[in-house]
Amino acid sequence: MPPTAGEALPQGRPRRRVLLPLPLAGAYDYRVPEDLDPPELGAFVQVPLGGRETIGVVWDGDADPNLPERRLKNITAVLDVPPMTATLRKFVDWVAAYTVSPPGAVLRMAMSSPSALEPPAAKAGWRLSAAGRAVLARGGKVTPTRMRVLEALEGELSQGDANEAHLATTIASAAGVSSGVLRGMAEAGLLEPALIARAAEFPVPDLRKQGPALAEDQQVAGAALRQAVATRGFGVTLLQGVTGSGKTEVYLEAVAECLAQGRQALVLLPEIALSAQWLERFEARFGCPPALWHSELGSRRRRDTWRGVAEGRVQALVGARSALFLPFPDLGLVVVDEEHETSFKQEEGVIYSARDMAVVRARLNEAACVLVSATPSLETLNNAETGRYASLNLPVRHGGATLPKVSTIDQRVTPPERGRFLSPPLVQAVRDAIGRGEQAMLFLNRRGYAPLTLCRTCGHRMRCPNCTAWLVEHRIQRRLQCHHCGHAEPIPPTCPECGAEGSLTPLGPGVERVQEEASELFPDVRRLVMASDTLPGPAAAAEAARAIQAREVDLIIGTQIVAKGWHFPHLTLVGVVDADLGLAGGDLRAAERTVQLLHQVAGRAGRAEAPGQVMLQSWNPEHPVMQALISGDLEGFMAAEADQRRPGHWPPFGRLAALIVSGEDERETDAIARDLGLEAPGGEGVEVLGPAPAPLALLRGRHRRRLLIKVRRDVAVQPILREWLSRVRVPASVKVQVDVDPVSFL
Ligand SMILES: Nc1ncnc2c1ncn2[C@@H]1O[C@H](COP(=O)(O)OP(=O)(O)OP(=O)(O)O)[C@@H](O)[C@H]1O
Ligand SMILES: [Zn+2]
Repeated sequence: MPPTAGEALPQGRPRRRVLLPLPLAGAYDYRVPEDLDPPELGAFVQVPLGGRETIGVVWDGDADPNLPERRLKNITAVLDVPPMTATLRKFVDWVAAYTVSPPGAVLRMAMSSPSALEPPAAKAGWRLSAAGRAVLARGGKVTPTRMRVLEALEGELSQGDANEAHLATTIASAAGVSSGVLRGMAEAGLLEPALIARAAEFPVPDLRKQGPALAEDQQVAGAALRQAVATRGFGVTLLQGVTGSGKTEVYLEAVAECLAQGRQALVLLPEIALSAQWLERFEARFGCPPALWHSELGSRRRRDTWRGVAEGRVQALVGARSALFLPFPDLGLVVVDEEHETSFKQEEGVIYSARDMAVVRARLNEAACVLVSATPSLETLNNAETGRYASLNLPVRHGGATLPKVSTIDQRVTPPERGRFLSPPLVQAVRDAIGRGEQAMLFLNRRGYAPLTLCRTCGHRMRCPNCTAWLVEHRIQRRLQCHHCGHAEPIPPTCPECGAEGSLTPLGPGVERVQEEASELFPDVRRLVMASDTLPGPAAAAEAARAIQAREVDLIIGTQIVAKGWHFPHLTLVGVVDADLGLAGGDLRAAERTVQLLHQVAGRAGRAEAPGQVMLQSWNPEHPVMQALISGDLEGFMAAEADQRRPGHWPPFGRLAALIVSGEDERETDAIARDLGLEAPGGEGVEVLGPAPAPLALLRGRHRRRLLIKVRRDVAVQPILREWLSRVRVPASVKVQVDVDPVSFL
C-alpha cells in the first residue's frame, strides 16, 4: 500500500505537498524536520526555494513517495496563522482548473496580504506593576500627579482588565500628565514595560436595529432571501428589480439573517470607490460600517482585514472581486450587486469572472448566493429560466415613484448646431428642468475632451506609439493621452506629419467638451463633471455625491461612473449625448451591454416625487436597443437576444474561450499564433476561429493575435484547451493567455 499524506514514510520524516504562490505547474514536496510538528493541511509554512525562503500552503494530495530523500528540502517553519480552510483550498484548485491557470497563480490571490501572515506587530507600552497595584490597594506615598496615572490605569483605561498595557501617549493624555512623569514612575517601580498586541478591532453590526419598514413586495423578497440563508445550504437567487425598487434594502435582510446565523457575509460591488451612498445605507441599517476590501486599501488596513476575516472577527465585508479570495472560515452569504457589470471580469493575470466564481465559492461554502440587478445578464436570466437559480422580482419603484419616460431625439431630424453636441430639444429640456429647481444629468461614456485629433491639412491622426489606439485629448491637462497604456504627450503646436501650424483639430466629444458646451449654453448653472479622472478616489466621489444631494449642483456631466446605483432624489432629467456609442465595434454583447448601461443611467432620473425624463440622442432611433429603452420592455429585448444567440451556440447557449497570443516581436508572435491555428482542435461541437490580429493589435508595445474556440454547452472546454496548449511549444518571449468565457474581445 502506498503511504498517504501524514503517514511517516518508512525511510524518513513525513513529507508534505506545499503549494507556492507562484505560477508553477503544481505543488512541491518538502520534508518535515525533526524539530517541527508535522503541519496540518492548509497550514502556512516557510520553505526554501531556489536559494531564498518563501511562504506556501500545505496542500491536499499525497507527496511523491518515489522522490529520493536527498532531493527533498526541509520545511523551515510553520506560521502562526489560522490554516487555509479546506473550502478555500478547493476554491483555489477549482478556479485554477476552470480558468486553465497554474494553481499557484490563484493561490497568490488568496495570499494578497503577505504581512498578514506575520504575527501582529506588538508595540511597547506601560502597565501597572505589583508595586503600583499595591499603592492603589493600600495607599502609599505618591504625588497627586502619579496617583492620577495609577487611577487612570485602574479606572478609565482598564476596561475590566487593570493589567492591560497601554501606549505612553494614551496613558499621559488620560491622566493629563507629561510622558516624563511615566518614565519617572517606571524608574520608581510603579509601572512596568509591556508589549501591546494590536489585533485590530472591527465593529460588530447591531442586529437589533431594524431596517426601514419594507413595502409588501419588498417584504416577500426579503423573507425569501432570509429563508435561503437560514437553510445554511447552497443556492443561488436572482434578485431582479426595476431601478429604485429598493433591492439594496432587500438584500440587507439576507445580510442580517446571515449575521444572525453567526456566519460571515460578503457583498461584492463593481466599484467600491463610488459606493459612499451604499456604505451610508449599510451603516444606517447596522449601526456601523462594514469592513472594506479593495485595491486602494493601505497595507496596514489590508493586513488587519485579512487577519480579521481569517479569525472570524470580521462579520460583514464589502469588497471588489478580489474579496472572493479572502480566508472566511464560515461564509454564509455572497451577494453580487449589479451582477451584469463587466468590471466583475478580471482581465489581467488569472482571467476570471468574479460573478461566476462567487457562485462557486458559495457552493463550496454551503452558502447562499444572491445576484442582484435591474438588468441581469443573459447568462443569469438563462440560469433563472432553466430553474438553476431561484428568482425574485421587485416590479415597482419604492415609495410610489414612477419609472422615467424615455424618448429619443433623432439626430437626423434635429441635429445639434455645427461643432456642437447637444441638440436643441435636449438643451431646452435641461433649461426647463433646472428652471423648475430640479437637477439634470448629461451622460457621455467618454473621458477627456475629444477622442481623436486630426490634422486639417494632411489628414494625419494622432495615435499612440504603443497601442492600436487614437490619443485622446485632455484639455485641462493640455495633453494627449492613450486610454490603454497611459502614454501621454503635450499637444504639439504643429502637425508632426506635415508641419502645418495650428492645423490639429479635435474631433468628436468627450465629457470635457460637453462641459465646455454646457458652460456656454448655461453659464449661470452650477455644473459638476464626474469622470474617473476628475474624481480620483473614494473621498472625491463621496464629496460629489454629498454636493449633489445637498443641491449645490444643478447639472451633472459624467461618464459611466454616474450610472452606478446613485440615488439623487432631485434629479429628474437624464440626457444621453451619444446613445449609439456602445453599439459601434459590435462584439457579441454590444447590444445587451448598451441596453444595460443606458437603462442604468436612465434609472437615475425621477427616483423621488417628481417624475423623471430621459432623452437619448441617436442617429438610429429605430434600433432595437433604443426601442427597448423607450418601451421599457427589457424582457422582450433579452428574449430576442437569446433567440439570436441560440442557433449558433453563442453564450449562454454554448461556451467560448479565447487564446490571446502576445509578444514584442511581431513575426515571432505571428508564428506562435499560426502554430496554434494549425494545431486547433476539431470534432463534433467544436469550432475554432482565427488566428486574427486582435482589435487592439498592439497594446503596450506588444503585438497581439487572437484565437477563439466555441464549443457546445455539453462539451467541457478546459480539457480541450489544455490538450491544445500542450501541443505547441511557446518561447518565454511570447505569452499565451487563456480567457474562458471572454467578455472583452479587444
Ligand atoms: N422600504 C423602504 N423604506 C424606505 N426607503 C426605502 C425603502 N426601500 C427603498 N428605499 C429607499 O429608496 C431608494 C432606492 O433604493 P435602492 O437604492 O435600494 O434601489 P435599487 O433597487 O438598488 O436601485 P438601483 O438599481 O437603481 O441601484 C434608496 O434611497 C432607499 O433607501
Ligand atoms: Zn497606448
